[in-house]
Amino acid sequence: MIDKKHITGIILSGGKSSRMGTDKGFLLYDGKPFVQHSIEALKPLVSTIIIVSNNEDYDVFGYNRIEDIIKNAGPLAGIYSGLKHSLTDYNLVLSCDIPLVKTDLLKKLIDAIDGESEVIQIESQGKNMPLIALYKKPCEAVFLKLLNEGERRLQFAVNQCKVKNVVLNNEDSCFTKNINTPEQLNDILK
Ligand SMILES: Nc1nc2c(ncn2[C@@H]2O[C@H](COP(=O)(O)OP(=O)(O)OP(=O)(O)O)[C@@H](O)[C@H]2O)c(=O)[nH]1
Repeated sequence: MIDKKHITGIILSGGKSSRMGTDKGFLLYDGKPFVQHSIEALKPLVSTIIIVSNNEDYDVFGYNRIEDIIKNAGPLAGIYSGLKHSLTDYNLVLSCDIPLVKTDLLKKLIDAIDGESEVIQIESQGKNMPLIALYKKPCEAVFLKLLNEGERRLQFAVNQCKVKNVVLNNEDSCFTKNINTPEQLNDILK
């Protein structure tokens, strides 16, 4: 497996959280803020963690927080900002709203590195998950060009790169659960 000193963890904690009504990264699951679950899943695999958010409350976690270079442009712009600040060729990108995520799942992305793919994303129950994915640094230039053209769709941008999917079995799919609404939060707290 590639050495962790060559991998940066990038956590996206921006956006509006309009469906949840409150910043998702600070919601509690298993006694810890959601964003802490993303941090802990990444920690064993990366040399540094960057949190991309304009909310300075995230400074409490003690990691390098950077602001979006292009504001209010969604996760594609968040990833672009993270990649621009990254000093490594490989970058593990996670959203802050997947509190069941585990290190072993992310290891599968690293194991899939092949020297050719520019993006390696999880596919869970037939769904691409570009917010649980590994991005190579040169995607930064591709994404900036698209953002400057007004593009906002993350999956569209990913598809402009050489992309490979890591397909999860049904057992592992539960770890990718994305929590966007109060109902989805209640489901995992039951
Ligand atoms: N840095 C950054 N992260 C973002 C931005 N928009 C969304 N995200 C993050 O991307 C992930 C997926 O976000 P979404 O659920 O699609 O959007 P959201 O704005 O958080 O929530 P909704 O308003 O309910 O769609 C989450 O981790 C968000 O924190 C953004 O503009 N900048």
